[in-house]
Amino acid sequence: MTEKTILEQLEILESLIQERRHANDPDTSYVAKMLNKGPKKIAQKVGEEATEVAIAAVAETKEDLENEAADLLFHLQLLLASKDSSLRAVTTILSQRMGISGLDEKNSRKAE
Ligand SMILES: N=c1c2ncn([C@@H]3O[C@H](COP(=O)(O)OP(=O)(O)OP(=O)(O)O)[C@@H](O)[C@H]3O)c2ncn1[C@@H]1O[C@H](COP(=O)(O)O)[C@@H](O)[C@H]1O
Repeated sequence: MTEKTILEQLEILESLIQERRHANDPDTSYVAKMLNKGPKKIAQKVGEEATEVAIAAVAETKEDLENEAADLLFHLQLLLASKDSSLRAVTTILSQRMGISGLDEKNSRKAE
């Protein structure tokens, strides 16, 4: 089996989340259960997962960090879906930022 690109893997997950949203039972699907709970609960989970990433980065192994980062990315995708958004919207913003130095952008805001 050929390894998927980062984008392919995230797109597969995004499609899966959309399928579960329309067709699955909250008793048998974690995705359906969380989407049923709504953005507030999912946002809380994203906050928790982000904290777990930060803790793993400073106090745990690289493998722990990668696992927590996977949880965070997954829950971020759930949060975007719960707000009728998607990673596509996020990558569009990232591509518009290409070539703009983060420091220049910050300084231009200070000048306003
Ligand atoms: N990638 C994931 C994925 N990553 C993490 N999780 C779940 O996210 C949940 C929350 O993580 P935690 O470590 O916080 O779990 P917890 O200890 O139960 O925490 P609490 O909920 O009790 O606070 C766990 O139940 C994990 O199993 C995921 N659940 C599903 N997916 C993907 O979504 C697909 C559909 O899942 P279902 O909707 O459940 O069929 C799966 O096939 C996977 O591809």
